[in-house]
Amino acid sequence: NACKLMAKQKVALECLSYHATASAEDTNKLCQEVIPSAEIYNLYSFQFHDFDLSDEDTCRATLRMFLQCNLVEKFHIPYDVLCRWILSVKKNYRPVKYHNWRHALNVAQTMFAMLKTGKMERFMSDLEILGLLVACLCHDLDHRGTNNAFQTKTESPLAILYSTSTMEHHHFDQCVMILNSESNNIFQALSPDDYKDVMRVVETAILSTDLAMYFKKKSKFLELVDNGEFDWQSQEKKELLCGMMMTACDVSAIAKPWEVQHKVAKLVADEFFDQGDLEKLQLNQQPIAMMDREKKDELPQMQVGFIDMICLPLYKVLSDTFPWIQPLYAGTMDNRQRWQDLAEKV
Ligand SMILES: CCCOc1ccc(S(=O)(=O)N2CCN(C)CC2)cc1-c1nc(CC)cc(=O)[nH]1
Ligand SMILES: [Zn+2]
Repeated sequence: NACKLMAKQKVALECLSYHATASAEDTNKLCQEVIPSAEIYNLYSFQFHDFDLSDEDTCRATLRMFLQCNLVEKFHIPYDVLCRWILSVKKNYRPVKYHNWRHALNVAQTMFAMLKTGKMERFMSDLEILGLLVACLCHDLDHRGTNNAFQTKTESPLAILYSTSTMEHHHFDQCVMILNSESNNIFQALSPDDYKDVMRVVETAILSTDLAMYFKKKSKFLELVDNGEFDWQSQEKKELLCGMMMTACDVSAIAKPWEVQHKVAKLVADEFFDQGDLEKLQLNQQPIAMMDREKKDELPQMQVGFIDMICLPLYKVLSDTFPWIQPLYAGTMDNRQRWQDLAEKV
């Protein structure tokens, strides 16, 4: 309707007014650089963190993941287009405290480690691997540091455009915008059928990162596992598995070594508290405990709840079927104990 059209134009104008894609000089610079090995960047490890990486390193590490999966050869991706696309994706993340480019890189690296070290690539086609890596890198594009509830409450243009999974629809929109930008289409050499299929993988994967959808997905997945389902080749089952893998990657900071988890949790909390401040000031509303900095003492207990309600069940059901991703379950259990100890201290 007219309202949606206006909202769409408003969102589009916002992005047009600011050059959304990479510059020629940044692209040429990245194109010329030597790309260190996956081992140098520790990309095969479930303990990876980005704290010591410069922004240039993050782009090289991303290139390395595509090269390790032979995606450039398999899908005839022009190398300069891949460099430009990576830089454009990075440029379209805002400098918010948690949902920024570094988070996207970490999510993509966990997917890479699940596929390689976790040996899940054997259940995936090359097209699905390409789609999953692209989805991870794009899954939070243009995040404003506020959640879906906030879009609805403030009647933001995004909430007018998408009434459900508001931010996730916007993230996918941004992914399409970048692919449709001049010389940024890494899928340009794909056949029309492959193009349709990979875009379907990317869209389903990005939309599945809405945690509100997770509970529905999990019960369906449990049903399949309980029926000893192992041929993940049917379209519906494959989409379900990809969705579970996306959530597993999205929350994987919970499974990292304690120093990493503790640091990242502070970034998550700071972003939540900023939203809580906005709700108090802009909406004159009392934020939920998770976003209320006056209740920061409850944070350890909330993390235990997050682990018990979302993370452990997810990593348990995945590692029951795919045993090589068990380190994600073990890492989460270790951090549960750490958060529990802090919760008892307060
Ligand atoms: C660290 C600051 C507190 O962080 C949390 C507090 C509560 C819960 S919750 O599971 O109870 N739940 C989730 C669903 N919401 C709708 C209601 C609240 C989750 C987190 C949390 N989320 C993420 C993902 C962004 C990462 C992370 O480390 N912790
Ligand atoms: Zn995310």
